Amino acid sequence: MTDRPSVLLFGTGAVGSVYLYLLSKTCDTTAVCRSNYAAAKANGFTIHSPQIFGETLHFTPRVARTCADAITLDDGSPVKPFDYIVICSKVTPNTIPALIAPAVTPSHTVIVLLQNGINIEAEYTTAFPTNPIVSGVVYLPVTQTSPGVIQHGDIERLELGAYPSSASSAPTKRFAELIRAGGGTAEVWEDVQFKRWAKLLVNGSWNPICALTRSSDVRFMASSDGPMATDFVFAVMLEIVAIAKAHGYEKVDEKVATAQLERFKKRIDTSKGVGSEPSMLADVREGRRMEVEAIVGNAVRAAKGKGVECVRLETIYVLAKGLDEAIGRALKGQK
Ligand SMILES: NC(=O)C1=CN([C@@H]2O[C@H](COP(=O)(O)OP(=O)(O)OC[C@H]3O[C@@H](n4cnc5c(N)ncnc54)[C@H](OP(=O)(O)O)[C@@H]3O)[C@@H](O)[C@H]2O)C=CC1
Ligand SMILES: CC(C)(CO)C(=O)C(=O)O
Repeated sequence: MTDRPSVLLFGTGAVGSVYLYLLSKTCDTTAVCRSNYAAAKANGFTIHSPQIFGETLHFTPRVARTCADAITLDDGSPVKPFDYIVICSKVTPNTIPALIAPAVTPSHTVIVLLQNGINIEAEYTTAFPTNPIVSGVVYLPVTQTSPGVIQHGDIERLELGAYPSSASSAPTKRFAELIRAGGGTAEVWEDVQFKRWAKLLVNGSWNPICALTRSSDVRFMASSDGPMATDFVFAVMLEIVAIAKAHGYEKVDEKVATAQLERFKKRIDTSKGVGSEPSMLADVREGRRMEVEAIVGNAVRAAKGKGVECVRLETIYVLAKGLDEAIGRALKGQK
């Protein structure tokens, strides 16, 4: 046993591997893995981050199949209570609290959500009313190219805040320090939901559009004669602006949407036409379920709750939901 903070990472895929790598510099780390369990157990993780952290980075956390397995050492003795459980799986509503419960110590373990989407936190406060919840907004284009091997692109930014925003910010600040000590950036915000809406401008538009069209961002922009495809993405972003405003996030405005779109337009010049593939496109290509509800469905429901019209986003939701259901059937061997 050591005095280093102990961190359990649930969902050690593309995003999770990078954050666990940063945390491994100062913390005792355990990775909960599913399809990449054997590879991670045998070889640890390798991260290729030529533009940000370095070319070939290798680390070997303790590896477990489930949170229930993670609370016991190989000799059968119990681990010390986890100080942090960091959740980096895809958002699958109403499933994860039960899976992490064996590793959560009431009033102690800080639960950190590093996931996309909006309105994803409430189920954790319901399941763990005495545990601090930290909500995180992740800018980190990453893909797991083979089990335990992660390719990272051109940006790394983490925006953190307590959930609800009225809760103490002390656990968030301590977690941010650990990320910074590992070489990452971590900003602490009084109301991180503003940042979640700003990020949703990207994920609510690009992720399903790229997934539905099987196209990278740059390839989608190039797919129409003239700017029609890019203009469509921006129109979806503006619908999300209207929803955010209706919920009191006035600062999520057209200027923020323009800045988010510009980052993608810049890739037209720098990516040699290939572009970047959002995580939802990676899911479709691999035949995995998509985060339709957390990213698109919750936004549409937030619009309906305030009577905001969002015809494009609603269309995208219905189509992406249909595709996700088809993926679900295919996984069960059905048509
Ligand atoms: N990839 C990206 O560029 C970015 C992603 N995000 C967000 O970050 C979050 C994580 O995305 P990403 O890293 O791409 O996703 P990945 O699919 O790469 O990783 C998620 C991991 O969670 C594992 N997992 C899921 N359920 C379980 C379970 N029950 N037990 C154990 N392991 C489990 C998956 O295992 P298995 O392989 O078996 O499915 C997988 O290894 C999402 O919310 C995403 O939207 C945010 C910014 C950028
Ligand atoms: C668009 C991107 C890469 C931004 O970090 C992302 O959030 C995702 O792929 O889900």
